Amino acid sequence: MNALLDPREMAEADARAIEGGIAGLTLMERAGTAVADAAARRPYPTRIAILCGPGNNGGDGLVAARILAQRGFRVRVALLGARDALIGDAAAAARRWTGPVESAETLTYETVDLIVDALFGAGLARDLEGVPRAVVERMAASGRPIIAVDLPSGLDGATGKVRGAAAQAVETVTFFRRKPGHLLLPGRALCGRVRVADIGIPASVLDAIAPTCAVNDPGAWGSAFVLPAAAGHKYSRGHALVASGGAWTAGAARLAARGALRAGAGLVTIACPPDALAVHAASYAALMARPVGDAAELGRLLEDPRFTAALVGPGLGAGPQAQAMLAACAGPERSVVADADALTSFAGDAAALAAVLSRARGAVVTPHEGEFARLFAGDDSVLGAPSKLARARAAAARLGAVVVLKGADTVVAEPGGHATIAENAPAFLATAGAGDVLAGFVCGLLAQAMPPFAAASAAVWLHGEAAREAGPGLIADDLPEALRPVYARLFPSLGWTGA
Ligand SMILES: NC(=O)C1=CN([C@@H]2O[C@H](COP(=O)(O)OP(=O)(O)OC[C@H]3O[C@@H](n4cnc5c(N)ncnc54)[C@H](O)[C@@H]3O)[C@@H](O)[C@H]2O)[C@@H](O)CC1
Ligand SMILES: [K+]
Repeated sequence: MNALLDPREMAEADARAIEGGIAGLTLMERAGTAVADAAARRPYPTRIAILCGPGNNGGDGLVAARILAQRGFRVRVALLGARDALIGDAAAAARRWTGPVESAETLTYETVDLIVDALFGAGLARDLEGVPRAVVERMAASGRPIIAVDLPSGLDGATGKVRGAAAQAVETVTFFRRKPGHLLLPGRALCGRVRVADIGIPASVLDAIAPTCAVNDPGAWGSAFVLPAAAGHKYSRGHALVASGGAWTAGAARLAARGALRAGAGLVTIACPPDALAVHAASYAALMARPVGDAAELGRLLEDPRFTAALVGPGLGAGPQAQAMLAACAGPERSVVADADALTSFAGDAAALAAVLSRARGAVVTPHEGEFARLFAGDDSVLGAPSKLARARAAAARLGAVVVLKGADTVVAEPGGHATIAENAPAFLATAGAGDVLAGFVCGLLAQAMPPFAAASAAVWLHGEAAREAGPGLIADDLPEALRPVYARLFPSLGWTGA
C-alpha cells in the first residue's frame, strides 16, 4: 500500500523515528540534502534564493542553502522573521549557515534563477495573511521556477487547499511519504512534479500509525482483486444487472453494461422498459436484455439468486420509480451500485438512501460533485467537512456505504474511514458517458464478489488507466474496450499465470 500521511501522522512518523534513535537534526540534514539535490538537478540554477520560514521547514531550507553553497552555487538566504527567534533543529541549521541572511520581506528577484520555497510545510496552522502572504505572493509573481520544500507554502497538506496564498512550484520535494494535499486538487496541480525523499524514517513506523488513506493504485486493492479462476464458469464470475431507462436514454445503461462485462462479470443483463428492449437487443451480442415494466417486475426478476450485483441510476430518470428500483435491487445476496439519477432521487434525504442501501450485501454510490451536493443538501457535517477526502469519509459514514466522490482527484471512502485518492485520471476522461462506464466497472467487479471498497477503488483506477490507454480524443465507448490491454498488464502483475 502506498500510504498517504496527514500532518498529524507525519509528525508521529518523525517522532517515532526520533524515539528509535535518529536525531531530528539528522532527519533535517537529509531533508535539506534532498532539496539541494533537486535544486542542483535543475537546468542552470546558478543563482538560488532560499526563502526560509520560522519553523523546521525553514530549517530544511537552511540545510539546503549550506550544501548548495558548498557545491559552488550562488545562494542567498532570505528569512521570514528574526534569526534569533528560530528554535530547536532549525536554530541548529541556522548556526551551520555562515553566509548572510536577508529579509524575505524585502527580497527582490531580478538576479535570481531559482527559488527554494521553505517558508511553511506541515506546520501551516492558519491562513497566510499580512507579511507571510505578501512574501508568498511576490515569490509567485516573480516568474522564477520554484522548488517547494515538503509543500508549496500555504498549501494545506491534509486538504489540498490553499490557505491564503501559495506559489506554483515546478517541483516539490517531500519526505518519507506523500500527503493527501499532494494529490487532492488544487494541491496536486500546485506541487508540480513531486519527489519523495527517503530521509531514513523506517517504514516500520507505519505499523503503529496504521494510516487509513492511500494512493489509488494496485497496491491498495490488488490483494482483493478477483482473478479468473481455472475452474470458473460464467456464473461463478457473477451475474450483473443494469437497470435501464427508456428507449431515448438507453445509451447510459448500455455503456455501463459493457463496462461491467469487460470488467469481468460472467453475465450482464439489462433490465429495461419494454420500449427499450429492441434497442438493447440489437446492441451487443454478449448483453442480455429483459423487459421490466416497474420495480415489482424487477423484484421478480431478481428472485433468481444468481444475480450478484445490480447497478441503478444511469439514464433512469429521477423520482419515486428510481427509488423503488434501487430498493428492489438491494438484497442480502446482492451488492448494489447507486449512481446518477438513483442518487438524485434521494436529494436531501441521505437517510432514506442509507436505509435502502443497508439491505444490500454491499453498497457503492458514485456521485459527482453536483449529485453529492444534492444528496447531502442541508447536511453541513458532510458538505462542510474540510476537504474532499473528509467529505467522502463523512458521507460514507452517513450512508453506511462506500462513496466514490468523482473528479480528477476521485476519492473512494468506506464507512470505517479507509480511503484512496486517485491520481491517474487524464483530463480528457471528462467526457459524456464516462461516469456510466465507471459505474459499470464497479458493478462488474462487485458481481465477482470483490469487496465493495476494493471494487470501487479498483474500478476508479482501471477507469483512469483505460482512458490513458485510449488516449486523447477518447469517447466513453472506448473505455470498456481499452480495459483489455490494461488487464493484460495488470493480471500478471497480480500473480495470474494465465491458467
Ligand atoms: N523532525 C521533523 O519533524 C522533521 C521535519 N521536517 C520539516 O519540518 C516541517 C514541519 O516543521 P514545523 O512543524 O516546524 O512547521 P513549519 O516549519 O511548516 O511551520 C511552523 C512555523 O510556522 C508558523 N506558522 C504556521 N502557520 C502560519 C501562518 N499561517 N502564518 C504565519 N506563520 C505560521 C508557526 O508558528 C511555526 O513557527 C516539515 O514540513 C518538513 O519540511 C524535515 O526536516 C524532516 C524532519
Ligand atoms: K514549503
